[in-house]
Amino acid sequence: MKLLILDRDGVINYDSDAYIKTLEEWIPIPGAIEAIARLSRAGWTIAVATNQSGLARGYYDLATLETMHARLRQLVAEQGGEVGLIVHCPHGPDEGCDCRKPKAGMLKHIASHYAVELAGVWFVGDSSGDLEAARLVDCQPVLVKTGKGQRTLAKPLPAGTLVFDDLAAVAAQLLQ
Ligand SMILES: O=P(O)(O)OC[C@@H](O)[C@H]1O[C@@H](OP(=O)(O)O)[C@@H](O)[C@@H](O)[C@@H]1O
Ligand SMILES: [Mg+2]
Ligand SMILES: [Zn+2]
Repeated sequence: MKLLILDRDGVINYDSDAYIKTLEEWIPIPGAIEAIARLSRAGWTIAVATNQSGLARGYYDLATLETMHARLRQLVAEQGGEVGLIVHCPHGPDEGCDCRKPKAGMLKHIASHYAVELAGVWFVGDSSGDLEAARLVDCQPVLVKTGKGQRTLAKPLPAGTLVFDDLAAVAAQLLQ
């Protein structure tokens, strides 16, 4: 199974230090929707693992989050593709959950959903926590320079991290 796991904010859509709190603030990064659709049409299963502590912080509710994910699914479907499982961590940083990145609970959830091993599966993120979560479960850590990627690049990266300009470049590499 060709499985690709994506972080959301800063990879699929623009991120904000003020969080993405409304559907109007959820704006796809140029090329990201097309990249997901191209990969999907080529037989890749695209899953998403996203921290959403804004829920615990009360910045937005689950219904609003779901409208963003419905929009993502709609935009990809309009290009003949499909988005697979989207997993989010609703907890705050102090709740000690097992799903918040840099922990790997969401990646494990995705693996069990599809009954696949995670070793070598590319996990594409923009933050250090994404890369750390990948390493914990032997995924291939992949950093994009969008979102917080440039800040992340300024710090030491986990060994073997692959770096791309954006999700479109990741897709181009995988579809070579
Ligand atoms: O990149 P993903 O995982 O899809 O989502 C990140 C968001 O949940 C938010 O995560 C927050 O981190 P804290 O949760 O406050 O540490 C901040 O980095 C926000 O800027 C960001 O929008
Ligand atoms: Mg992110
Ligand atoms: Zn959690």
